[in-house]
Amino acid sequence: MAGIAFTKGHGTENDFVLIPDPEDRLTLDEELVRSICDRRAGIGADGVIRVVPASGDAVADGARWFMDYRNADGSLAEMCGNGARVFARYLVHRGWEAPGAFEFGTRGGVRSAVVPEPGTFGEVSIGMGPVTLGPESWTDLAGRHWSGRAVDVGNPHLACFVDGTAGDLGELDLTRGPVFDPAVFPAGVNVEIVVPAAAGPDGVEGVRMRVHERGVGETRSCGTGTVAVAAARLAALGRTSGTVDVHVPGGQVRVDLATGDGRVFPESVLTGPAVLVATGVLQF
Ligand SMILES: N[C@@H](CCC[C@H](N)C(=O)O)C(=O)O
Repeated sequence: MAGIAFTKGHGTENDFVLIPDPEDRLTLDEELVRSICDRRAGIGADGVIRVVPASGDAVADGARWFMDYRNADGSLAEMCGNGARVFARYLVHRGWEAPGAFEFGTRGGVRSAVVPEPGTFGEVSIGMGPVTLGPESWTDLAGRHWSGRAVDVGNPHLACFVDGTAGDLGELDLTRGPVFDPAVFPAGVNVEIVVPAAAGPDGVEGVRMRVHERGVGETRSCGTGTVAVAAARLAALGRTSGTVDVHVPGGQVRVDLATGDGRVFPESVLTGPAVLVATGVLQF
């Protein structure tokens, strides 16, 4: 395949190669995705997002575009929160959506975006849909055994809270993937290790996390992971709604969770930066 236009972007340093495909002509196989994401022999990214017109039920639900997201290893995922912000920013940058609020399709269902005017550096918000807390579970990661809470944000997460400092978190070796309970996570899992962080000047709850992503490895941020961690944190505090600032190695995002029943938060909003870095042409 030759001459495929792309844009590189990131959200809190979780980085993506966006491939516009407005006529829905391209087939992205696993090998091509892996080649694109290769940090030495390719462009380098945590994932690839094909930008393609929405179809079927998503159109009926108001979506004009579909986020065809793939992990760096070529696997499909239901949802990508940081990717969604970058995708939404890109649609406005191209003039394919007007600034403001719009809907778009994902494998996890239709999601909403609010994007500022092009050329501004304001943050992007994504309506991330419902968040459902699951059972307690465990993982073996970085040479330790961790307990955590399963959380479904459209994709699967295990949020593991520990007493520790940013320094303790920084010392973990996340180069190897987690061992986990396949009965709880039959399709694999994204694992977050979380420590407390100081509340912000506005009094908002803070946490700090690192993540090992399914299909990628350690990344500098995971948007769905930040939503999972915020939901698990509020639930552990006995709260049924609230706002959490989540610090990740690549920056900071804010998560707002609407009032639920203690197990399901019916709606969540992820707000953070979304940056378009470069455009070019793939020569694979
Ligand atoms: N980085 C993403 C999550 C991407 C998908 C994940 N690796 C999975 O397989 O579920 C995010 O920002 O949410």
